[in-house]
Amino acid sequence: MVKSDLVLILDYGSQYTHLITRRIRSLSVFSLCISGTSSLAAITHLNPSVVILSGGPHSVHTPDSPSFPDGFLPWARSNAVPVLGICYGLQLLVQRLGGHVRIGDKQEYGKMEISVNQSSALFADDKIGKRQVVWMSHGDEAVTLPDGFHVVARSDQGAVAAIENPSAKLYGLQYHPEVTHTEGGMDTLRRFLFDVCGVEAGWKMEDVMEQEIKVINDTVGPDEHVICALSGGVDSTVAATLVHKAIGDRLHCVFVDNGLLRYKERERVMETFEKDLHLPVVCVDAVDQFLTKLKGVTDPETKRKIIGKEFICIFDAFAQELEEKLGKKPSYLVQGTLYPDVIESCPPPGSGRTHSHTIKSHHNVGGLPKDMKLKLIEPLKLLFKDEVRQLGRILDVPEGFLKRHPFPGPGLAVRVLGDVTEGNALDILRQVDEIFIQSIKDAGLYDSIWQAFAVFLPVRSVGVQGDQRTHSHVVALRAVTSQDGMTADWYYFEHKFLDNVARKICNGVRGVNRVVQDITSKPPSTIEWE
Ligand SMILES: Nc1ncnc2c1ncn2[C@@H]1O[C@H](COP(=O)(O)OP(=O)(O)OP(=O)(O)O)[C@@H](O)[C@H]1O
Ligand SMILES: O=c1[nH]c(=O)c2[nH+]cn([C@@H]3O[C@H](COP(=O)(O)O)[C@@H](O)[C@H]3O)c2[nH]1
Ligand SMILES: NC(=O)CC[C@H](N)C(=O)O
Ligand SMILES: [Mg+2]
Repeated sequence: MVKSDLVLILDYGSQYTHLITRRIRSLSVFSLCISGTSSLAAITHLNPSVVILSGGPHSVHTPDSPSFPDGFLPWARSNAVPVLGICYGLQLLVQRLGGHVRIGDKQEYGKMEISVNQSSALFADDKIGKRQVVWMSHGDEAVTLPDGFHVVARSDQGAVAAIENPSAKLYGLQYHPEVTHTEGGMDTLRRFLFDVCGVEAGWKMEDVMEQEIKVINDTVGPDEHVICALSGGVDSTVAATLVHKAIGDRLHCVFVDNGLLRYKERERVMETFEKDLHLPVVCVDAVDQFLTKLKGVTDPETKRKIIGKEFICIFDAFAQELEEKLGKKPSYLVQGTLYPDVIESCPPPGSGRTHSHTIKSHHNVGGLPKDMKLKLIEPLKLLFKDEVRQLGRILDVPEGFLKRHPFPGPGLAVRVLGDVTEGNALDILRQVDEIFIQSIKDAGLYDSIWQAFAVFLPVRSVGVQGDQRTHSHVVALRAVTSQDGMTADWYYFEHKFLDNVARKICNGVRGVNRVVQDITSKPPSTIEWE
């Protein structure tokens, strides 16, 4: 385990569970999230110093609503492990300890004011004072508390907002301290962790690096060879640099041109790898292979699965080639998979999200074939993007790489809606995207945007160009701000900028006569269109 106390989150499916993890890590304390119905053995094996029960969409009254295992609370008590329940987590604690939770007369969604009791360690010396604005999202309420508990905050509607039983080290917050709209949320979490639980803050990226290098060396051993799927993006570049530091020339990187890359991307990526990173990389031309398999396919999830499978076929073939050269077949594959990829994709056991929905299968997680032979090494699997960028800086990865906007492995296939092989959609999209991105760079906006790209829509509209009637394509521009890709807001360009870009696109790209902008946030949309 990384050098720091572990705060373990038991996840009951709240949309905000990942935020709890992020907030705690930002306090230099290591935090992980596992399924809220994990076995007692799985929980105790991790040896957490603190356990937090997340919120969730369920109601404690319904049969089969998820809960922690029998024996969890006695274990926590006898090991002096503090437990904090948030929202559904509070309701679970109350119900399992013999209190009563009922369907509330009034629901509380969004901003609410609460009055807190500052003699509680959760709110002691709070600068905000007795009245606090918090973010609520619940319909049930605790009405009778279990023995030993008392109320330490109430909402203006009179509902229980915070409870504690200090001698048993049990705490509960009905609101969400992890969301930024809760003004004192971070302070309450900080006091809970450091003052109430006495947690040590010692989780640093340097430790993560050392820890991961050790894990890689232990896994790979002294003479096995390893393949790394390198995309030119932030994640795989940092992953490759880390593994290269651990095992040196036994790492063999492969960059796949799947025909779904952006304008001149192959040339640009290969050149920068050689010039700036000094990593040995082989480029595999698999354009025909991917596009043949994608012909006629329109369903987004099917596209993603096909792409995931083709990637693995190529990595297998590359391993075979290396066997002929080295006399030994690499048995491991490094991928730059991140925590959000795992959270949003088909949830593998232990990843936590067993009580929430699969949004889309990221090609490198849910899209992987079941019978793949290469074993995975994913050193960034527990990190968020900003943490990966931090790790990259420690590893001296050039800033230019670290600042690149994310680009999904399925590439333009999830940005050409419908059949990607139809007409010259891919070519049109490449030209439009290049104009958009170059304009953003020229305007000095690239670093303030999380991700920007163009989308090819499978519709035609009527235009008039050079006095001629055209019946051509519509493209959409999307630019978003985000911290980790889990939630996002659309970026506000000045009208003049948009006007310029639209003009450049229609003048410069044959086959396009209309440009629209995507102004939806995530949720309700996602960042990519498929
Ligand atoms: N064209 C490619 N060639 C080889 N591997 C790829 C390619 N595209 C994606 N991958 C693999 O899939 C993983 C996930 O892709 P993803 O786009 O999430 O990460 P990334 O490209 O490394 O970083 P970023 O999110 O910044 O683009 C990559 O880390 C890499 O291992
Ligand atoms: O490597 C990847 N493989 C994928 O299959 C994939 N799908 C989405 N993304 C990227 O993830 C972030 C969130 O995207 P969505 O809001 O579209 O789910 C955004 O940054 C997306 O670009 C992917 N990255
Ligand atoms: N956000 C939550 O955890 C909600 C818990 C429960 N479903 C309620 O409505 O009260
Ligand atoms: Mg990428």
